[in-house]
Amino acid sequence: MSAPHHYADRLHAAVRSKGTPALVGIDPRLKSLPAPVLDAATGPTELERFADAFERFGKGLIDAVADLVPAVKPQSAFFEELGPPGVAALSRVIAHARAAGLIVILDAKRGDIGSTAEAYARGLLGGVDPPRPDMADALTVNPFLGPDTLEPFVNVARERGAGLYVLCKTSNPLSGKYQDAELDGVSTTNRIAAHLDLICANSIGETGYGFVGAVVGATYPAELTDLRNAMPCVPLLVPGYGSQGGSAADVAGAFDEKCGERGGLGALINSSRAVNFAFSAEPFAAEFGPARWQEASAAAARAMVEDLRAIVR
Ligand SMILES: O=c1ccn([C@@H]2O[C@H](COP(=O)(O)O)[C@@H](O)[C@H]2O)c(=O)[nH]1
Repeated sequence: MSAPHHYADRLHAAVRSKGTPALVGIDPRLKSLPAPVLDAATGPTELERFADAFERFGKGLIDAVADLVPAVKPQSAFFEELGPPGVAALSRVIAHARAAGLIVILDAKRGDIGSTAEAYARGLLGGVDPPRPDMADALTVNPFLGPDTLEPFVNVARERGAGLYVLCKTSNPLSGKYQDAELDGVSTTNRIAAHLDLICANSIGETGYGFVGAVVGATYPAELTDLRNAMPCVPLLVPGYGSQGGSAADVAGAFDEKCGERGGLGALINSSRAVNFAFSAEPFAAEFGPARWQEASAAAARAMVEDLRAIVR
């Protein structure tokens, strides 16, 4: 069997082909779904009907943005909230995105002691031959349990040609309470960054990046720039743009000059609510509304791509 194609190379081919580092999150919040999606949903129980609505919404969103962006990031929490029908819906949404040629980053923030972490990694990233169509291309990972717990994720990702994004500096307001805490003069964030840089140095693909990335919030632009410089071969996943207040200027430091061409390599910038529910917020609500929610999401994704075009090198 030939070696699986390196995640960062697949990702960067997709970024180059779409000409943008914009990443659309798939966050189906029940209370925010467009009425036509809820009305069309069916199922023998309430949970199954909601799961059907999530699946219709997720697939509809993918269809709306597939030509515009290289990747999508389903948020597992919203699907898991519905129990087994939600998890089954998530599988079908992932398969739909992959069939549409998109890179799929599953935001599930898994982490556990090594032997258990391996089961998470195999279940969500592979280890099955041939790979299932609902397997994500990359997974978010929580490193709180320590460096040894990252190992199984890295091993499975390497086997499968998949990627990882390890939480490093998260976008939430109190992330610094734990992540800025220093031990021997080094913050938790910087300790994680040093470890990821080391892993990446041994796993670089043709585009100059490793397959193990870091999550760094757009809401901390100075740290984002510092972390980009501290981990030059680590691909970044940057949430916090849009609804959380991060701007294009705030994420400019996430890209490096190594590949200096239009499209912006080295980072993906995520937006979820602002694209998902564009039909219900200005400037798109007045033009589209719930009946044309997919057009509203496509317009919001296009606006994001344009916004980022000003800063990607
Ligand atoms: O530090 C982090 C890590 C993950 N997220 C996730 O990204 C999206 C952001 O959604 P928006 O609607 O664009 O705010 C969401 O799924 C979060 O769980 C994050 O925001 N920050």
